[in-house]
Amino acid sequence: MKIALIAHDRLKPAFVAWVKKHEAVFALHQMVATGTTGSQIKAASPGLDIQLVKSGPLGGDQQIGAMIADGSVDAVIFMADPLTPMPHDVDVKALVRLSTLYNIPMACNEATAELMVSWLARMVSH
Ligand SMILES: O=C(CO)COP(=O)(O)O
Repeated sequence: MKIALIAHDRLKPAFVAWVKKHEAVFALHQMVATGTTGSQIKAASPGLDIQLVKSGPLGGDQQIGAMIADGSVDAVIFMADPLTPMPHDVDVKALVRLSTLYNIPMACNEATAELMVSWLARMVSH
């Protein structure tokens, strides 16, 4: 499975720690992440296989959206900040829209991400 990992700035520290907590599960899969999120996860969990795209505000959300459209991303974990205005809000909305359109699992908070990681633990990477 290829999982997209994205977090907005205010939520990054908790998300990086959360991924590290579940490192054994993520090690079974491939990941793609927006630039800053992915760099911070790699620094905390250097063993994980993470492809980096551009930073979200610079087109990274759109790059991941294109991967969803071409079928190369299987699930998305997106810790989107509900309390901070974003200059690239349209890109954030597009990512949610494409995940919905292509019917792939998308977790937007930790409660749902926990459910997703339980599912990922049962999957074998391909
Ligand atoms: O802005 C983002 C998603 O909308 C995340 O991008 P970064 O991981 O590059 O900060």
